[in-house]
Amino acid sequence: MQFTKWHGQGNDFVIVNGFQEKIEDYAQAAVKICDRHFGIGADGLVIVGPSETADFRMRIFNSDGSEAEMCGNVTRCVARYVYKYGLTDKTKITLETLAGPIKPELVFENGVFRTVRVDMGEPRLKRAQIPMIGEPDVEAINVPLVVNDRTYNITCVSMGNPHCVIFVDDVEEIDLPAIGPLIENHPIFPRKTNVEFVQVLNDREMRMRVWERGAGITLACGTGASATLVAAVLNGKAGRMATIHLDGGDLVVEWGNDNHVYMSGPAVEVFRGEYLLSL
Ligand SMILES: N[C@@H](CCC[C@H](N)C(=O)O)C(=O)O
Repeated sequence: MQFTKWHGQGNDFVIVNGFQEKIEDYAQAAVKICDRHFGIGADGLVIVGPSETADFRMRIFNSDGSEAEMCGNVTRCVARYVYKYGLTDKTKITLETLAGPIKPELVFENGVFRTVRVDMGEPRLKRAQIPMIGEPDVEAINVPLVVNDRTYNITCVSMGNPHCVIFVDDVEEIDLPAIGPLIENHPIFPRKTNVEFVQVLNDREMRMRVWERGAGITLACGTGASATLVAAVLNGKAGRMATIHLDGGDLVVEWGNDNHVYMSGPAVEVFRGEYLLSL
């Protein structure tokens, strides 16, 4: 199977051309391919294929084999991938995802690629949309969640996939490998959740660390950064545009007056190769 390896601020993916390659069981393939010792190594497997409603259909499988509705960093990488490999000549495309249509745009300056700006769509705030147990039409903004006798004030946002954002004074002090999976798998989240711990530096800058559903700690998360900005605005902690500092680098997020979230950042190809599917 031919593949290319990409990352967005260190959140890394194996991208496969679904027009050409046939994989029988995506979930099983994701677990094997993403393994950092026995596979290629990645946070996720991405299949780019035909769509009846958009330019391409994008499917994302986490390293544990679960399928995610959306992924911000993948969206940027796929926009560059389809352009670079001649699958389209459009610099602005629509991608069909389980979270609905997502629109990334390649931004050039004097003919040189600069960044990818993604229209991430509208944030979803109601508990039924996250999804989260409780009153379906009620939002979860700064509400208490008890985990192991400790109370965390959480704000939940869906960017097509679920996020639980927790503002703390010092994000580096958080024992993410210990607390991340407990919140990810908390019974209040029937489809589990991604978990972001966030320290507000000023009204235009935040430091975020993420525990991803189905992947554990990753160096960056585009939907997580988007959810973080929305949560910060809802809690009166930041303006509608901010730079989010992640372990792997920065992403810039804006919550527009049209209620859409716009996320910008790099997309980098690392290598291409051939994977022996039968292994
Ligand atoms: N890293 C991604 C999100 C990937 C999916 C996530 N683990 C989930 O299961 O929802 C991003 O950049 O958004």
